[in-house]
Amino acid sequence: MPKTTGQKQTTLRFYTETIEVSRLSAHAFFEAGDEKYKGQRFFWQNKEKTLTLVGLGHAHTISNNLADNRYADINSKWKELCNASVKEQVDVSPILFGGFAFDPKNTITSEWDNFPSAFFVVATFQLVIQQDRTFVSIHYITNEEESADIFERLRVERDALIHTAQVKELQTHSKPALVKREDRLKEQYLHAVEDVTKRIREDEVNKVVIARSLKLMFDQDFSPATAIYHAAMEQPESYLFGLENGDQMFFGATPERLVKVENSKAQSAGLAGSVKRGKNSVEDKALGEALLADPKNLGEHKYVVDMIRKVFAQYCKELKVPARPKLMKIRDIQHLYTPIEGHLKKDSSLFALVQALHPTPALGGEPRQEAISIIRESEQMNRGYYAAPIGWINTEGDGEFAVGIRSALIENEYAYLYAGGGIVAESSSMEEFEETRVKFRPMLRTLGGNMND
Ligand SMILES: C=C(O[C@@H]1C=C(C(=O)O)C=C[C@H]1O)C(=O)O
Ligand SMILES: [Mg+2]
Repeated sequence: MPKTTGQKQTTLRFYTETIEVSRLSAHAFFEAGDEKYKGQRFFWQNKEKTLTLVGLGHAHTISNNLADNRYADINSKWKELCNASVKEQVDVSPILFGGFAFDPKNTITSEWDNFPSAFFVVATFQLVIQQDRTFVSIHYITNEEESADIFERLRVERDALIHTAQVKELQTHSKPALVKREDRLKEQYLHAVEDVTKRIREDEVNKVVIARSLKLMFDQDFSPATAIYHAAMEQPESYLFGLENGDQMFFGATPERLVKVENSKAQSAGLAGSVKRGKNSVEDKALGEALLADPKNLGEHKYVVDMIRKVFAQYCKELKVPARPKLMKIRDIQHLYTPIEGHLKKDSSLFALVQALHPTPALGGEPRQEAISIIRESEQMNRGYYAAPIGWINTEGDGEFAVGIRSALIENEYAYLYAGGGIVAESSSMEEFEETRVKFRPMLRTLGGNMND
């Protein structure tokens, strides 16, 4: 894409080079970036563990603070960058990784102030582990003439990072000790749930998801590599993600897919309705069966499936939507789950689906706009990237976004955790509070928070 800056005629160019390496721990590769790339890394692993991505350094960032046009803006800038690609033999597609704020119109000052409404990066060094093969790519994006020197320097650095990762592979990760825990705006939360329940009973809206937050303080800085490592150990059945932004990292172990696109096949899922796991298999089964038949939880779930079905009907053909939900059982909790799939229509795309789907009534509510306004006014906090799309897209337009729940923002010796639940007419504030306690567990266990509460 030719561009004019000042008097100088410059052209954006996107150079890539990929090598295959024998085997490398993704966690160790992330940690190898501690010295030089802290604050500029990402981590992703899908639920099935068939794809792992790590990015070190920013070859390029694409971000915006738009409220209305943020998805299309990222999409068009990514396409522009893809068009600037100087293709040699591209065996691994460059990846754009990032996320969106839950509600760009929320203006409450918070721990999220440095996160733009949309924030995406192309890594300088990109690790991809797929089908038991491990690739490391160098990305070099410039307006200047290609510099063989710079590329050679990047190769030397890549080899050093790989070496450091091999050395670090068996390193243990001890956690700092928790020294303080604060339930933020707890009264506000309980009041919001009661108020929203009343408004739903009065037919103002059908469903609204209300969330709350915890703040933890540790005796030392919590290292991002340690946090991701422990999340992986504690939550093997979930997506794992981490997105650094300076001194902060948003990370989590979420079970919820927003949307995946692969060769025009689009997949989403309704995930809403929750109960804890049982203490033994008999109790666990009984809880699961009760959940499958519980009108309150089936109601929460149905709003989500109906909305995703509607979006898919618009953007896809050949829809597959099961008639009733199944159970998704993860370590601390069981959910009602309905997978939904379709075939993308010609003019639709991953970002178009992300935009149309976010937030589903699993995180926002029904109707959407009313629910978002109620969330903004009654939670009185800023969700930041919690409950919002986080994921990746490649140069072919394939990619996947998860919903950033069961998540935390860590910043030096602090961690901010978030959890919420779908409020419907049958909700009670104490039961919803309990549900959020269960949903905090994955991150509390990962970070070493007090589990007795
Ligand atoms: C909002 C959260 O979870 C969502 C709400 C659920 C519910 O209310 O039953 C279940 C799964 C998620 O879609 C969260 O984990 O913070
Ligand atoms: Mg619920």
